[in-house]
Amino acid sequence: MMVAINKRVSYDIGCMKSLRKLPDKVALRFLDMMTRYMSDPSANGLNLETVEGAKDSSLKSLRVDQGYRAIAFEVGRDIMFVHVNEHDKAYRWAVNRRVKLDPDTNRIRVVEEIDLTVAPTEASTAAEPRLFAEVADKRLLALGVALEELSAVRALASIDALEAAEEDFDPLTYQILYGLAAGYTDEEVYALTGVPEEPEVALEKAVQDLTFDRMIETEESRQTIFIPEDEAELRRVFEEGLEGWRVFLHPEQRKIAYRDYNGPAMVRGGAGTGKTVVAMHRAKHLADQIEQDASRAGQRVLLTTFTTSLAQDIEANLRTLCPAHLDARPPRIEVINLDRWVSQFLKRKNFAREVAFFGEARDRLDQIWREVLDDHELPEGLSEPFIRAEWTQIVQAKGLTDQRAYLKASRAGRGTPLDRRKRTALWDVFADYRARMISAGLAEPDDAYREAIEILASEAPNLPYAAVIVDEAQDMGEQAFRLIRAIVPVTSIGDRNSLFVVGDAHQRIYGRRASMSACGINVRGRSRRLRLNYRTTQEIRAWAVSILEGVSVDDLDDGTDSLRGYVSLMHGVAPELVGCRSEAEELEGLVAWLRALPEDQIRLSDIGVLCARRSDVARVHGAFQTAGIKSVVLQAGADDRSVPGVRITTMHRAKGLEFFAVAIPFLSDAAFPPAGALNAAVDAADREDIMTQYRSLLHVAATRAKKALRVTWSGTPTQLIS
Ligand SMILES: Nc1ncnc2c1ncn2[C@@H]1O[C@H](COP(=O)(O)OP(=O)(O)OP(=O)(O)O)[C@@H](O)[C@H]1O
Repeated sequence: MMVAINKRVSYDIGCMKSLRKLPDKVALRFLDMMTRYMSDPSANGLNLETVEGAKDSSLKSLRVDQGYRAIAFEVGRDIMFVHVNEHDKAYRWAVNRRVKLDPDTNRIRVVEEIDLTVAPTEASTAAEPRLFAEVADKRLLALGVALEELSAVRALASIDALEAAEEDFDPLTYQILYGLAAGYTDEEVYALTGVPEEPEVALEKAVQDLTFDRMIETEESRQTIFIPEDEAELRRVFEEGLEGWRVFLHPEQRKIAYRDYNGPAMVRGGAGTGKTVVAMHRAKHLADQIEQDASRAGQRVLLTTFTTSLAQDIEANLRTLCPAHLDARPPRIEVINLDRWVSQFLKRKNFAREVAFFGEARDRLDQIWREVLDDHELPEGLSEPFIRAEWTQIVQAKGLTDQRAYLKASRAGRGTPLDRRKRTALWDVFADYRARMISAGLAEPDDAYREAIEILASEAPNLPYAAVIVDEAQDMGEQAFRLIRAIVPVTSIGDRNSLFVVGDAHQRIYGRRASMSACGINVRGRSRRLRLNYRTTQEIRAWAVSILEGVSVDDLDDGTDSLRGYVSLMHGVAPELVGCRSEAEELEGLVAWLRALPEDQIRLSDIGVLCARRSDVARVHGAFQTAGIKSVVLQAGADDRSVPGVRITTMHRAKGLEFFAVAIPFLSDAAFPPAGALNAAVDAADREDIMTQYRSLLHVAATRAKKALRVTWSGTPTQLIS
């Protein structure tokens, strides 16, 4: 039958996978047919034919070329491609497959119907152990395994057999089985799959929605089905193999990103759970809304981060997700780290002082501090580092500009108590420092933020921003949150979709902390948590989580967070933990480890060596040069993976990156946390904070590894891992 009218064409994940195994010529020919159909269906009709003997009469075949056929499911206004293969193989594949609407899991599934009268006999006669012998059918079905697949599930002997059969199972069934084989609880399996735990609820809703054209649009179906928006997207995804996070979101991710919120929303989740992915889709969704509404022309979404490198990565990724929003004039999405945004904004407003983010201006501030501290008699028992920390963590962080406010301020979290007399004396020091800083033409970042907030109080309505999306929120301080709120203030028409904040306090590594509600950002009832780690193997994830054991972590607001239900969908080898006799031996071992990694499977640029200090980075670099191993020391800025060489960088810089294999050397008790960091502690509470910060830093470093992690030390290991 020739399909000429404009049908909605979609692609099941199995179709995309099968295409990848075919010669490029065939895949391109298929893409060509599909894009031509999409651009002009009446001129480029699709000739779908019945598949003789297929159990599912809605399965059709399409001639791609002489030797290849595509299999599609056709119903109503929909055509969904499910498989492409050589002629005979395609037909064989199709004969026992069924496309079914599954109200229990709220999705469309492609399952192979196995003849139940044959398979159990085979299973029961086999002597070898069965992987799921202990799991009752009822439990498998409740979790979402398709009934048609039960006998195939029963026949599985080992986890290797399961992995080998991945493509024979419906993707959801595979995920469930994988989770069970990994020992996950039912709750964890539900987190993994996004299947609702309460099937009755799904059922009620589904009964009215039980048509293909509705069911295909559920967040659950969209986890495995790609519905291109336009020809350009179809081309981008197929030509560059860009599916993954751009197309197949976890149902939770899609639910969070593609909806409206009646106020600020927040997304938390452990490392690698796709928070940045969700932030990018959110930006796309909001920019789509702007594009579709002529009255909103000129509006834009600000997507902001703490570090410059993450902003650069996000911009590069958005270029592959929704390039038109970035290229529009003016752009509908702007990506920039918050410090830079503030600098540019203040420059336009002719702010006269230089903002000391780092470098020479910071040195001049240090010099001013030294002069001020020399000129004042300091209250007894308070050290110079303590006074500077008090300035940064209390006065500047909270934006206190007069003595009265400082005398009243809460100092929760600071260990050493200060009575009124001491506070009064300290304020003299602070006031003097501020005066000298101003007359030197300098400002600290917190001053710049405060200045910007003041200007925004009257100017915000003139700015083009319709919404702000914040990534890495755990590293933003109070002034940053106040600024973000000031960019999109609550207006007379409300606070809809204004703010979307993404972060994970387990990964806080810059010592800043703020409660969003204290800064006018109320996310109550609009806070979500992601739990499936897409990046790291289960083994590495578990080790990385163990570093944080016993640490209490906030939820970026006034509550606490946890990593409950945080799971991975990949297995691998356990992290290698290696004690050495000396650092020289550690370096030798590192070189040997690198040389032993399978060169044909791992590119050097996909290996990271992460160190606590810059001096260690230099040492590793030297050792690699001597050994003749090509390496690149990563500084600020994006990591261009087309440049070959093992990446060596600091743990701080590694945030936002990911590698196939990661090595973390120099984790001896004496070296980690570095003595310099601990010596700077002003009291016991501060020391505790520094220890927690280094735990988080190590957690961040470990969670950069996708498949392999090697941790080494010489002598006694750091107490953070023992
Ligand atoms: N739905 C998805 N499908 C495939 N891959 C995904 C999906 N979501 C996320 N990923 C991948 O998982 C990895 C981690 O995602 P992302 O960086 O967004 O996580 P994150 O929570 O921001 O991590 P971190 O907190 O460690 O920075 C990336 O490689 C991303 O492409």
